[in-house]
Amino acid sequence: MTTAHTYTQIELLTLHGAEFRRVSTAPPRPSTEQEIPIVDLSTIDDSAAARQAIASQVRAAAENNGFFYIKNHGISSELIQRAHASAQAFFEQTDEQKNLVSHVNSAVMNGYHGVGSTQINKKETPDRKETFSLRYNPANDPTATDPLPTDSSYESDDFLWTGTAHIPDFKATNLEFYQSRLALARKMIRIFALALSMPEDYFDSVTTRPGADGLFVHYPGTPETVDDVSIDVGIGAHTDFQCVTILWQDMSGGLQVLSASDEWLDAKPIPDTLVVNIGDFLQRLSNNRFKSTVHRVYNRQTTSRYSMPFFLGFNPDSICQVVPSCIDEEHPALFEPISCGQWHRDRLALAQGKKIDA
Ligand SMILES: O=C(O)CCC(=O)C(=O)O
Ligand SMILES: [Fe+2]
Repeated sequence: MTTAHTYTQIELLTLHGAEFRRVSTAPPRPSTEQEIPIVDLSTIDDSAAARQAIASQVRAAAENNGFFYIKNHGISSELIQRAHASAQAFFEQTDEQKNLVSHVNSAVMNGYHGVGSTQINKKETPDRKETFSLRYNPANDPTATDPLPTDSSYESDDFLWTGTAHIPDFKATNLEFYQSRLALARKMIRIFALALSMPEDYFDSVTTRPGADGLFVHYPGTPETVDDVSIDVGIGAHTDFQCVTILWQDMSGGLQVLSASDEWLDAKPIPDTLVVNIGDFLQRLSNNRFKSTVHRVYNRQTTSRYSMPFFLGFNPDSICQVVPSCIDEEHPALFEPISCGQWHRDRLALAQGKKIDA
């Protein structure tokens, strides 16, 4: 039996104006293992051949729905539990306490954003979530080996730690978790280089001082009295800006992914896995071969949902261009070289409703 699909459209913000995507009106359905596969990273530190085998699975996922799970990723469940507990302890505070680390103290959006203060999709409701963000700071990256660019000025994140000093181990746990995710993200970008048929160190020089953001996110529960139609989005339909996102989600569910066949799929929580997806910048560098996939979150339960995304971009001062292996006579480069930092700043400003001079 075939089911007749009906479709609607969603509107997305891009630096070149609004973009429309066709979407099935069917409710989200569970994804199959082919649609959002699980990639086992247990051999990632072994031989080059083992990494090539991982890369070929990543390539298939990246060219299909742009989302996959990773297991045996090397971040201990004990550390993840401590980070989750830290996030909970932070969000359970009063608004006054949370605003001790308000993002208004920061020029680079470090710190706390309250519920409804962002609206990633301007055609949907404000996002019913609150976040704590930690941006890249060389002081938190002891493994970096290259000298800092002389003209770089990074904002201190001291205010984040003084404003949370009363939460036991908040700073130590946050930094330990950030560093372990940064290390994993650097390993994953090497896998992506292989998946693009390039040497595995191809992106190493542009990930020495990367735009790397570690977030804690809390989606408050939805009151039982709210009907399904008027429910606010947790985070509206969007694509991620940077290269690779690595996400931990709790067992609540609610993350939905727009498939290559224009249907909403549930990216259901799978214990001991992280979710990986591709952002717009990597799609651009891959000449649209790898998919930066639209996704959104609804928290339809009465209790809280927590997630912890990590966004990896390239060094802000690097100029990146379409990867040579993605260009041939039939596929000329679709995009000009661009500064990663400028790209990220423009996309963030656009999401905040500011006007961009293209
Ligand atoms: O909370 C989640 O599961 C996803 C969050 C997300 O898509 C984002 O912060 O970009
Ligand atoms: Fe996202």
